[in-house]
Amino acid sequence: MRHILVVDDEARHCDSLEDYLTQSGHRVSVAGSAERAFELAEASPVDAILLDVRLPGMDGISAIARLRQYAPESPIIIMTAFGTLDIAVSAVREGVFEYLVKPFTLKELKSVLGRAFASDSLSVEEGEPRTSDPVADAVIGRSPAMQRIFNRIALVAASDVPVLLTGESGTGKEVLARAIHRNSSRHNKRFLPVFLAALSPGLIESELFGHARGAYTGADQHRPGLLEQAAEGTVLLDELGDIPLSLQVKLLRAIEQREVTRVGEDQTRPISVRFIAATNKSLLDLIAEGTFREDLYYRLSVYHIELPPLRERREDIGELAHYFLRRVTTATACPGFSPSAMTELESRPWYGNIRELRNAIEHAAIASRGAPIAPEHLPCPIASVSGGVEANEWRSPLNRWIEERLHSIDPLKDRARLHEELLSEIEATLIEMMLVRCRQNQAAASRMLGLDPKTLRSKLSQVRASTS
Ligand SMILES: Nc1ncnc2c1ncn2[C@@H]1O[C@H](COP(=O)(O)OP(=O)(O)OP(=O)(O)O)[C@@H](O)[C@H]1O
Repeated sequence: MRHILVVDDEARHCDSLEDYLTQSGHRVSVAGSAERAFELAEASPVDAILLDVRLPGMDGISAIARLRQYAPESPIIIMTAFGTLDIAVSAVREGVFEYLVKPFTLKELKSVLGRAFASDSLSVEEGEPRTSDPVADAVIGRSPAMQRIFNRIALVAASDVPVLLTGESGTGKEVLARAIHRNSSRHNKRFLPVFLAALSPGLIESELFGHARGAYTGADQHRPGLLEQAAEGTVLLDELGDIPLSLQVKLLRAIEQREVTRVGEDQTRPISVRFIAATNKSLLDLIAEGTFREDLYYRLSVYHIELPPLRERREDIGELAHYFLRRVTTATACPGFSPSAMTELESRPWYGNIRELRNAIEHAAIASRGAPIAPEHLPCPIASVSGGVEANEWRSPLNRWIEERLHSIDPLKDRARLHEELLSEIEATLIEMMLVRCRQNQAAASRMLGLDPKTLRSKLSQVRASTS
């Protein structure tokens, strides 16, 4: 049994946490404010603290330092509805163990506590990313998906680990790379984005690694490459999928050995940069095609963050739209959006993601001439570039599902059943949706599904048993 202190001013939330934790065999103390939490933590040692950020009086983040005085070894788990990158950063700076985004499921809580207590009186079922660093100007994202990404960025920023950012064009990979840099120990050094796709294939080696005088025609003086020029800063290798195969070994060496050899020289030179790579291509596909090295992929994907397309985080559209509109209008002249324009914004597919949204708002602000933005002020949506929307839409959430599951599995301890798990998740959705379409008529649904009615009934009872 552990003593868990829950600090939250929402009585209903506290009640359900208390019920659950008590049923799991723990002793629970509840405080509605930071001040009350200090009294409880002083009165009796606590083993873990679940701490809300928004509290009456002192806020959760400010309370951490004092709670630490009473419970220096106890894991503190932050719970918040609208975590910003700043909160994630502060939480990690204060040594917070983990960061739970409200609303979270009891399963997630169980998993976090399982990790916090290391031993498994609560047994670990699912892995959640840890929290860590950044501060940002405006990295907007209230959606649960972005909240999880903030946590992951916060966690990795402080370290020197390479980060791989993937996601469709315009999803914010560069914005996040800058946020990682801003919140790293290298923040007062350079952030150097290198657009690999824009460098001419003949010059890319010399651009990245530098050259000696006379290394090739036109190289009339010694020149350090971008990796040396970044001097203790962060290099963003943008469009990593476009780096020629012939340079990939050299890049791998630069990352692993932290040294470069200029073109036309034998001597190695030390570098001290943090690498972040970004791409909207599937590196796994490129590996399969033989145009990307597997070893480089594994080196760079130690910490992989996949950004979901905007159409999978529609909760962020409203805030982003207001943010972009405020940027192009003055606070007093900001016309806002008509309800129908906002509905339109929230329902578009946004194949160009946040970049397309920003452009659309800038266009609409001019077209509306100071009046509230209406649907007719918006430009036409851009078409999907792939022409294979359906395949793409499957791919990206599936990739994330796989990443998240892999994250949570300990290959030495757990018996993974990813194939079975995925199929049962998909099957449950398919069956539920078909029943809705067929107005719960099982005979009709079994015909549509091509399943024997008896098989459907048995699958249905399995689905219902697993979700109850
Ligand atoms: N979370 C965010 N909050 C506010 N603005 C954002 C956010 N994400 C992206 N943007 C804005 O959207 C635009 C595109 O972002 P960014 O250039 O980072 O995308 P990208 O994924 O790197 O695109 P590409 O793959 O085409 O290089 C930029 O104007 C950026 O400022």
